[in-house]
Amino acid sequence: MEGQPKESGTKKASTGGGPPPFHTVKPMGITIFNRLFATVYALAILALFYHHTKTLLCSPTLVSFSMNLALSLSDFVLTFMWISTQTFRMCPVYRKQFPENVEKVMKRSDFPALDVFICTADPYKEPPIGVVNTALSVMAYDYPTEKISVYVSDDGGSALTLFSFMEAAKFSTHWLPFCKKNNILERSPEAYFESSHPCTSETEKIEVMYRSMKAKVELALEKGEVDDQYITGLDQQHEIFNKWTDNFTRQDHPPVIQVLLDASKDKDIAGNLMPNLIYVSRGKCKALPHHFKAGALNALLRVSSNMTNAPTILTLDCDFCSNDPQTLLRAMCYLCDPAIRSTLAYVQFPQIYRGINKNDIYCGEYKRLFVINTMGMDGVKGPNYVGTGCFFRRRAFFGSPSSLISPEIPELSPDHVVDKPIQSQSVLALAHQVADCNYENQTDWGSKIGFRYGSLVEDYYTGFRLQCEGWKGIFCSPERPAFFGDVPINLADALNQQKRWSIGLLEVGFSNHSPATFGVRSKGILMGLGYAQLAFWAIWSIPITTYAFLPQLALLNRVSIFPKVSEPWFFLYAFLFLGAYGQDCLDFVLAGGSVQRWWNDQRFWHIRGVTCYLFGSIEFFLKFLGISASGFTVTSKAVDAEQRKRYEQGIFEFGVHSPMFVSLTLAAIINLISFSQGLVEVFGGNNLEGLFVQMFISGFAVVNSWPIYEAIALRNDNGKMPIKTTIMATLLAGALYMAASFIFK
Ligand SMILES: O=c1ccn([C@@H]2O[C@H](COP(=O)(O)OP(=O)(O)O[C@H]3O[C@H](CO)[C@@H](O)[C@H](O)[C@H]3O)[C@@H](O)[C@H]2O)c(=O)[nH]1
Ligand SMILES: [Mn+2]
Repeated sequence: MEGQPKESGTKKASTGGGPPPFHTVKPMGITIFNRLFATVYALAILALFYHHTKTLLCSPTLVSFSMNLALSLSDFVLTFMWISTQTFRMCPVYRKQFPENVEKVMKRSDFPALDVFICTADPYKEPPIGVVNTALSVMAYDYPTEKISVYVSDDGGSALTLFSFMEAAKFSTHWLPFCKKNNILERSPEAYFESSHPCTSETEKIEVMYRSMKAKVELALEKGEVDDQYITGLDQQHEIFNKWTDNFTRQDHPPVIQVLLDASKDKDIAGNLMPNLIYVSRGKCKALPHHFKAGALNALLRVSSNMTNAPTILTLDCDFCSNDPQTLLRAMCYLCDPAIRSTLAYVQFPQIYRGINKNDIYCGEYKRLFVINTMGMDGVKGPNYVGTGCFFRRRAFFGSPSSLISPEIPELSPDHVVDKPIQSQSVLALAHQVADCNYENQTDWGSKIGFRYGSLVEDYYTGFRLQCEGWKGIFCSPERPAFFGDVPINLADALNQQKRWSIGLLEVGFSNHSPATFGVRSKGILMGLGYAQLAFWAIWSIPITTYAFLPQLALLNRVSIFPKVSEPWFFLYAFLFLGAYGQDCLDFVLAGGSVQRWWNDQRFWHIRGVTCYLFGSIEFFLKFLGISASGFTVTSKAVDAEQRKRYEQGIFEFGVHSPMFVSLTLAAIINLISFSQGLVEVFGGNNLEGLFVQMFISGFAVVNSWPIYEAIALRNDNGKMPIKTTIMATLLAGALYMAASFIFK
């Protein structure tokens, strides 16, 4: 089944007459500098802790002891984060692929088949026309079409999504030949018609077709139901809608599986075979956990094993469209390389987003998470899996490279040979059985087989567990982005997304499979620490919150907590701060970012520290103690025009009250008051030498908080700070102020 070149794909570009290479890898030049700097910085940290210990032991009062303790604890967290960051800096690598060589070495008929999994969960938050675009963009890959099968998982259990895909199936018979004939690069119709394209009668015709399909889909969504009049053309498929009985709810319904295109017989208008397109809404029942996206992906793993069982799987979120038809061949550069194949679990492409504003105010680019860290891990033992844009070997979901774990029924095994048509009675019956809600009861799914359960970040956790079993990953970041996704363009959405991630990551951090213990044991210290940094991401909130309040409250009471400018220890602080900031900026710029974006990135890091990281940690502990439970709240991809406009102008969007905005505003107010009071005293002639560091920290925070002051006092639009939030934050600031003056007296 899996085609293999006889001999190919050396790691380095081959010299002389050997077969042409599939890929090359090269270390980044910055590595040496990184290692030297790490040595110097480590010595500075040691000195800092010597200083902390001394000050702690010499604290004259309980108050100063507690303060020094809080600062030491914060710096301890920062140190842990710094140490774990070294994983990403020790040996980052660049890779290059040569997809053209795959075609030279392998026959097209030997190319391995691909199953694509696209997840969607809510037709209103994730408009079906977007999901349709995602599917069309990969159905049109430059690859033998009949070898591609697209499975759409609908966790929203919505007839509207099914209807949209019925329409998409018809449209695709025109779209695929159009793309291939004209060699188009943007194979998501929406992106294509938005970009500049030639205006021939053919393009116009297909655009009209696309627009009318889109209109039909949007009309159905608006009405909230699928009009009978639209389905009449689809007689043989009409019946499926009868599954939506009165008892059918999103949380409780039988599985719905419908083959919309069949690669063995459906043809496009030019007479070529189409890919398979299969709609799957797995069964759900209220009494059993469904494990969110991981559960959906496992249902697709089973349904697809039995229907097509392709050796390669691509996972995609519903808002990630292909931007390059060569991507699949590019992934094959690794997946078909016999030299690395046996232990290669996945090839991860970066998450890159469309529509980020000029200076990226919400740090939606995630440069560190999706590019810098990933390139770093790639040089060690492979990047983490980020949930979308990732090509897997199916085999990786069934035990370690050396020992296959067989699933309960042979049809689900990665080595099962499919010999029946996908629409045959027995195949469909089994598909329904394995997609039902109680199928996983008492099985290894989610623990030893498939995507792993137990964390809201199933991607991170699954990739981590696979690597612990001995599998490797590869990071593939071509110049032309392979996929484009959507990013939250609203502050509350961005923070809620990260709060969910924080909770999910802590779930792994505090589990039996924590990267800090289990991870270090099975993957070595570097990989273990790299994963641990992500897992304990949320504890950034400890130093950030401490530094956002403690020095300021002390300043207000004229209590000095840092060394004076004239003391040598001052230079240590200055070095630690400038060194960390400077290197961070360098990493960012080397990864292709602008200084402006870096500035916003560091601002957003502070914002996260007092909002989503803080609230995420709190929610995690409540969940840990069994007091409350948090689920997977899907990020909305539907966009309000007015909000988009403000986003494009680079204006922060508050608008609705949220506890996270209260803590953020509280920090902004406290910093403004303490900084202003400090300034008044400086101008009044008081000597504040001992308070310089505190003045600097609050001044820095004030500069960073500018958009918040604007939102409180200077704006009039719907995105300004809600008055309720401002009042609550002001009251809390007053209370904090009084408490501090009481303590410091
Ligand atoms: O019960 C659920 C919830 C979500 N999803 C799908 O999961 C995907 C990601 O959801 P989204 O709301 O977009 O979350 P994000 O935080 O933006 O996603 C990031 O974080 C997730 C959790 O770590 C990863 O799964 C994603 O791949 C990654 O892009 C979407 O396609 C959803 O349709 C489901 O299928 N079922
Ligand atoms: Mn998303």
